[in-house]
Amino acid sequence: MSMFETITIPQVGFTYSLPIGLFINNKYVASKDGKKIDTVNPSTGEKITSFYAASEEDVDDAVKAAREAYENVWSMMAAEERGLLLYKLADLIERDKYKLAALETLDSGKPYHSNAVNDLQQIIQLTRYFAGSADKYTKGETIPLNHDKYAMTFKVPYGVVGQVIPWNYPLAMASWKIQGCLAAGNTIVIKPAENTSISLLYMAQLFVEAGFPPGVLNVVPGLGATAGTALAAHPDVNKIAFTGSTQVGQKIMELAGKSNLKAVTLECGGKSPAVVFADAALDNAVEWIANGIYYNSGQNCTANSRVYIQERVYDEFISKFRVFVRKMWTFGEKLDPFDEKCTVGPVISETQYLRILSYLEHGQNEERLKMETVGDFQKDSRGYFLPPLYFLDVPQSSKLNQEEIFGPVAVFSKFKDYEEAIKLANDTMYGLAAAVFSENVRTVNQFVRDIKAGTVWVNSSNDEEISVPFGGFKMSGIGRELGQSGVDSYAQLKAAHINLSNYT
Ligand SMILES: NC(=O)C1=CN([C@@H]2O[C@H](COP(=O)(O)OP(=O)(O)OC[C@H]3O[C@@H](n4cnc5c(N)ncnc54)[C@H](O)[C@@H]3O)[C@@H](O)[C@H]2O)C=CC1
Ligand code: BAL
Repeated sequence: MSMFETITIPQVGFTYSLPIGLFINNKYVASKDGKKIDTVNPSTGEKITSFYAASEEDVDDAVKAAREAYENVWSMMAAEERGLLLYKLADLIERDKYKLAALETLDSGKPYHSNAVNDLQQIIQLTRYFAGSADKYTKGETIPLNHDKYAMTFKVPYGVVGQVIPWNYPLAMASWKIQGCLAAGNTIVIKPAENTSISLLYMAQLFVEAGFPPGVLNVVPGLGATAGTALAAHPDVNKIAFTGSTQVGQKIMELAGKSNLKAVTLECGGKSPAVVFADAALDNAVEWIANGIYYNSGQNCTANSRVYIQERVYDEFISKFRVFVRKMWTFGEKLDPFDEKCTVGPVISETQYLRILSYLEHGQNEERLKMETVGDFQKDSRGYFLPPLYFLDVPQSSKLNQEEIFGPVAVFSKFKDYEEAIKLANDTMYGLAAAVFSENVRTVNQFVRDIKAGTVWVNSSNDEEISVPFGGFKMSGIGRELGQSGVDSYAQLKAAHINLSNYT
């Protein structure tokens, strides 16, 4: 039974021997019950291939492999050596950058030239960043207690870490978690999303080539309710990290608590505001905000999906926005995310496509809101293409201003003054990110202080930096990724009390 299937992507001329098995102990294996999942090309609706789906028993095998590797190999290795393996991995990802990016486009629909290649660039950069942290993050403190007694603190790995990944940035979200976690000295069992598993299965081979010992990284593709639940509930997993919907984040936390009180990092949903004051550089605001909602077809947890514009520049902003979006945000000429001109690819799946359409119908028919599109709906295509869209003059109470749509849909509303703007901006259950546009230093300074969000961009939006911590307030999550936090999140503090005196 072969664990590889040959596939070709004619648009880029790449042929792959694509692994379709679970990746455990550096080998691809079939699932115990033989069940498979089909994966579909979102730009055509056609099946690409099917891969084995992990059962609870398979997840248990993977956890055993990770435990064995942690106790006997990985935790014995010098931090510098772990760093060197990550540097090697970065070189291999760089070598295969275009092949990995093309696989990502095929399976997720993200535009190859304007998006997937960027994801790979970020992954290479963060792999080197975390490689460099491996032998630095461990530094602790010495705390003198009296002349013959002191204490020391150490940062130590958790042990075996479970990770559950979404489909909007399949390799990037996996890499945000894997690389920092390995640098911190843990071993991993990771579950990619069921609709975008093949790029991570393919990339797993690079870990073998780089020299990572068996069991250090294990990949268990499968359904959330089966493999994801098994991982979150596993009694021998010491930490679980998750990116995805708030609803599933809540379930993960419950399972973690009920099983073994494993540590939890959650990166969940968002409904991030962008606030445009009348004194903003409007052309810049328009460009950043369009990018912040239409990049990756709006499938970003930090997408600036709520846009509040000060009333005296509202009409001017909207007319500039319309012109700019028409120029920059397009399907291209072929309804193919490999087309060089494509900046708007399909959304991930039929489920998400229908979910977004239901919001559009609700906004227009139930709430009688005005919707505009830039470009046309593609009724003749079997792919899940949606043009850039926006709703005008949306009241704060609208479902469109409160719920995460996760599609290329902006929601525009007006405000009078700073007090109203900050009240509206903070008025959701989420607190992932926010953007503010103003030329007044006092306004932006006040906004940075008042906004309840883990990230705030001033005169920009959605411009992530891998050296800056990322994570949410309120129901957007718990914990931080990227930056030094991307390693620290995977370490716990140990304190040793050292008594050098001869008495008790
Ligand atoms: N924060 C983010 O980056 C993301 C947010 N979302 C939000 O979630 C909405 C729905 O998308 P879904 O694909 O349904 O997201 P989801 O939260 O169900 O999926 C994310 C990951 O969680 C896993 N999962 C699902 N149920 C699970 C369970 N019971 N236990 C453990 N793992 C489980 C999935 O298999 C996948 O790997 C989107 O419209 C969007 O609003 C979705 C993906 C990413
Ligand atoms: N831009 C990566 C974070 C996210 O959207 O999930």
